[in-house]
Amino acid sequence: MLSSMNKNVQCTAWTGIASTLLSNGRTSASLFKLKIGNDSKTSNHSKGSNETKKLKEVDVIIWDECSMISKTALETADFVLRDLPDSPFSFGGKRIVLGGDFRQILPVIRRGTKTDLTNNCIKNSYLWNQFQKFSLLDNMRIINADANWIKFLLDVGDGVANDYEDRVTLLESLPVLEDLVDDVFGDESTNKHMTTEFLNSVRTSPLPLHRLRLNVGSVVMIGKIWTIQQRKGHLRAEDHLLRGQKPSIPPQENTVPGQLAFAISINKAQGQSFGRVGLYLPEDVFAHGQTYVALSRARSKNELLIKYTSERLLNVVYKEIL
Ligand SMILES: Nc1ncnc2c1ncn2[C@@H]1O[C@H](COP(=O)(O)OP(=O)(O)OP(=O)(O)O)[C@@H](O)[C@H]1O
Repeated sequence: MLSSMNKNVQCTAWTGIASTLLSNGRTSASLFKLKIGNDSKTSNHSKGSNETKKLKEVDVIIWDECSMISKTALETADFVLRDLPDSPFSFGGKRIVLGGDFRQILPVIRRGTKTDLTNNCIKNSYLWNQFQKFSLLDNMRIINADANWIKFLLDVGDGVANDYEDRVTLLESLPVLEDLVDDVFGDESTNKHMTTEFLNSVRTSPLPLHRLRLNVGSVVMIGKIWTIQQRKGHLRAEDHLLRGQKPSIPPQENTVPGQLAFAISINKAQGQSFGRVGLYLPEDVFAHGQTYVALSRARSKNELLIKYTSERLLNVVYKEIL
């Protein structure tokens, strides 16, 4: 809509992965030349550079995942944009649209205390009061409009689902994995190929695939996959990689067709929506918003599978910044 009004729009987000979700998105550090090493207190932007000239022509900056922006980064961006035309106005008179949810992850400060984290939130910047606030009320991600689940997620995000130890008890209807190995392979009673010895070996080491007699459609957990390059030298686009379970075994004899799955940290998942999510929490989360972000990435409660060590998940919520 803004483009059709001939407005020059630049989208940006704090993390690289969140910026890839936006049209022509760039990371904020790249856009404003922020010096990450000194907590974005300064910028490397130079007035005569081509990049700066392009930034000067931008009318609107859409800055997503704003809960992750540090106060210092926002203020440095303000300084950079004021400096372009030597403008007395905030952000050099450009329109800044922030998008985000303060139930989600805050700026990362290594070994930062709760006070460090909340103080460095953009809500504590002198610029915050200049923004007009709008609320989005409908959860568009949840495809089946499951009202109980939507309410539960909000209660987790707001911290009101927390018990006296700041833990949340998951809804009973949520599928939970007790043992990933049992779930994938079945146990001895249900799968005649599986001996206790074999299941224990799977639990402790990469899968000895040659001991399995698999049928099409079998679900297996695959150990480390080695990729073997057929031709020596630098990889080229036309090169093929062979996959195998052990470099010593010729890959042709020991390959399995696999379906790709990816693992990412909760922080990197912020901003994303997925059809299926396996949430692996062998330890408690440690930062504000992580439990809410993790639980809210799937488009449906039925597509979320959880494996945890404690059935009451720790939920860190700093209510003072909500
Ligand atoms: N107007 C809409 N109509 C239909 N589906 C929508 C609409 N807006 C968003 N969605 C769906 O909801 C999902 C989440 O949207 P989006 O990523 O914009 O939300 P968000 O507010 O940025 O969420 P979060 O901050 O939690 O990542 C999208 O993947 C999209 O499929």
